[in-house]
Amino acid sequence: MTEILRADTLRKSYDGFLAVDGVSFSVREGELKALIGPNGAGKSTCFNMLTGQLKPSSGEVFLRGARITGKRPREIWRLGVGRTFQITGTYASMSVAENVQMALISHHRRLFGFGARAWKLYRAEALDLLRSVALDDQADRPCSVLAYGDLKRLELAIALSHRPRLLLMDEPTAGMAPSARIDMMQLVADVVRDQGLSVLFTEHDMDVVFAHAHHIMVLNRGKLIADGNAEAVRNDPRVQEVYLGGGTLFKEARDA
Ligand SMILES: Nc1ncnc2c1ncn2[C@@H]1O[C@H](COP(=O)(O)OP(=O)(O)OP(=O)(O)O)[C@@H](O)[C@H]1O
Repeated sequence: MTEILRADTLRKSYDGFLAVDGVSFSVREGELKALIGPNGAGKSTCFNMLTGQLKPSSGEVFLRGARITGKRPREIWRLGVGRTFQITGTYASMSVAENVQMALISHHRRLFGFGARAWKLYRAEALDLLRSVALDDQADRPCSVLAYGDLKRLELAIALSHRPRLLLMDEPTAGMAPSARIDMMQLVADVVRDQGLSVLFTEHDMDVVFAHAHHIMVLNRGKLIADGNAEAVRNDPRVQEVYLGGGTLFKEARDA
């Protein structure tokens, strides 16, 4: 598989405190990869350096071989790197389809007025995207009445409307019931398979991670201590030591 993203010896220091300490890894095309680690391990700092929200203290980021270190978030987004956040950001007063249409209009950079015509734009494309996240049956409902899990699906559809080649997902299942979490991640895995994009995600629910990630990276105190498949990571003594206090984390984990 071809490499889409490469981080090379990334470091980030906050007033002398090294939050990310020489981290190198790559994400391949069509890969669903998890970045896990205890609170404060440096996951968000890493993500923020990949998407341009934070400038690395040193190190480089490459997208399809081209250096993107220090580029602005919007430039990196335009190059095909999308992101979803823990807190969903949708327009409550608009319908589900209109939310996706807004994103499509922004993606295609169309100027529009808030007349009736605007909502005809990209309706079919929006419905296709909603179908890909199994939300097309709710297309005309206002966002304000959606269940939380459906809002997360909508957020995924909105992120996909920008046609990312790499999507960074910040705890995609946060706030969901355990059964809904597995379903949500299955959906992400289906999208990765069907659309051939790459997803790098952070997640605290180890069942979700071990059930779906093709590869898993473990950060601890700013250092990458493991990067491999589920079995290799689960059996890694350094990983087990990090998660010792919460030993049940791995109890129900299973191979992807
Ligand atoms: N703006 C900042 N200024 C100073 N220290 C920071 C800043 N942002 C993060 N840190 C520190 O850097 C370390 C890594 O934080 P980061 O948020 O990247 O970890 P994380 O793995 O994403 O944690 P969590 O799982 O809790 O979200 C932590 O010790 C945190 O307190």
